[in-house]
Amino acid sequence: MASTSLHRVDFLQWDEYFIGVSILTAQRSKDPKTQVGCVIVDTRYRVVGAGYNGMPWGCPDTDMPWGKDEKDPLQDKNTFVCHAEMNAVMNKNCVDLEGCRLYTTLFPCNECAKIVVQSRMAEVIYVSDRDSWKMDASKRLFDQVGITYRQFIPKRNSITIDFTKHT
Ligand SMILES: Nc1ccn([C@H]2C[C@H](O)[C@@H](COP(=O)(O)O)O2)c(=O)n1
Repeated sequence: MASTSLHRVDFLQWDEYFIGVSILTAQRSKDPKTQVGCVIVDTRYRVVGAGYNGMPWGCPDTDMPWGKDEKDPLQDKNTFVCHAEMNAVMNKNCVDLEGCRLYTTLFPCNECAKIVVQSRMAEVIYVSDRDSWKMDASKRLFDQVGITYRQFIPKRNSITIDFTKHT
């Protein structure tokens, strides 16, 4: 028998939605080169944390270095910047993150992987996997504790956010 249901069929799937929120969150970053966004989602599909890469609280973006400097760590952004994943964990609005999924635009580095492991999250879903040795270290940690990870494969190229049109 044919269905009489008239619901929309092109609604966002959960992965599209949470990766979409991660990409939107990345747009808050002041990093001129790489903007990373991350959301943490519990087993009931509730967002329990979100973050993007940025300087620590209270450190004015205008005073901090945003480039890299191999010779002078005090002029290198990586000495200071907080990664999106760390910020998402620090911003959590629940007691613990056990069993949660972490959605991120960039695969977690080894330092963030430690935080994911210690938080007892269950899965990592990522868009890009750029930084190879750090990724290998992260995968080693995830494999050892059974945290699964998979790349988000988009089924559509874009989602439009139009501030001028909404009903
Ligand atoms: N998983 C990651 C990896 C990197 N980040 C941040 C750290 C920096 O702000 C930026 C990477 O800069 P680049 O090496 O491309 O100049 O992304 C992060 O938040 N999460």
